[in-house]
Amino acid sequence: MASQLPEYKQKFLEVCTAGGILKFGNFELKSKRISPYFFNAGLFHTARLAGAISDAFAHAIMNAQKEDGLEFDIVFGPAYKGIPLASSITVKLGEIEPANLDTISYSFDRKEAKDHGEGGNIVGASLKGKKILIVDDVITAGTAKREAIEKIEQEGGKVVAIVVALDRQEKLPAADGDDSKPGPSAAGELRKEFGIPIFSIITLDDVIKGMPSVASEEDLKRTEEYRAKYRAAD
Ligand SMILES: O=P(O)(O)OC[C@H]1O[C@H](OP(=O)(O)OP(=O)(O)O)[C@H](O)[C@@H]1O
Ligand SMILES: O=C(O)c1cc(=O)[nH]c(=O)[nH]1
Repeated sequence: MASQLPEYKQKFLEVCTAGGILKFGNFELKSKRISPYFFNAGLFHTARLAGAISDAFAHAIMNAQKEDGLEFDIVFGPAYKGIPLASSITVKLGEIEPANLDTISYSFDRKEAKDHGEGGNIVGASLKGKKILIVDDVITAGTAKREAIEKIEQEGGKVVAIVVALDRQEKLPAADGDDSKPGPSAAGELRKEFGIPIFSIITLDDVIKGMPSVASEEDLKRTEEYRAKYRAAD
């Protein structure tokens, strides 16, 4: 069946499934939801895959510069999976567009502050007074992104946008635990609260559109059921 996705998204999906990065089964998420699919960015570790993901991010970022006027000084990757992303994306941006982008820097946090040597919990460029672009693998409930924004603001940086590989488009977990009611997405709430855009290479809708050529009918059905249960209203 011909894919309903633009070619670059279909290619990205194929790279992710072939590399075992996008998997189907039963996975517990940070939010405790049990998901029939999982995106493990830790598996982008070969030269070829690391090159493919940093290239996809770099193009999404340059697109946001052209179409949405995105401007930033530092690419920030939250620990842990954001760290190799931030460094490889920074290198890739400098290679693709040296005239504009070889002066940008990267930076990342430690999950626990270091109490000797240089100390602190930020590694890489100083965030003070800088425009920060957060890059990360996935957005689900936005918890990790909120923690990153808080750390960056404490260091005097200003977050201007977030780019993720996959937006799972899920509604936020309900405060009363009743997930049957409609609810807003993590990305939508971060946009509203912090006034920043959230860009993604692919979304859950894209995954489902591309699944017929990369997954079984049973996995597609379970993923559609998960979307029907948890998809955000916005
Ligand atoms: O809460 P959200 O912002 O929606 O994102 C879900 C995040 O949870 C995971 O990171 P985790 O904190 O488990 O750390 P890791 O990068 O060390 O795997 C995952 O890598 C996403 O970044
Ligand atoms: O929400 C999460 O915890 C999560 C989802 C996903 O697809 N991949 C991941 O690394 N974490």
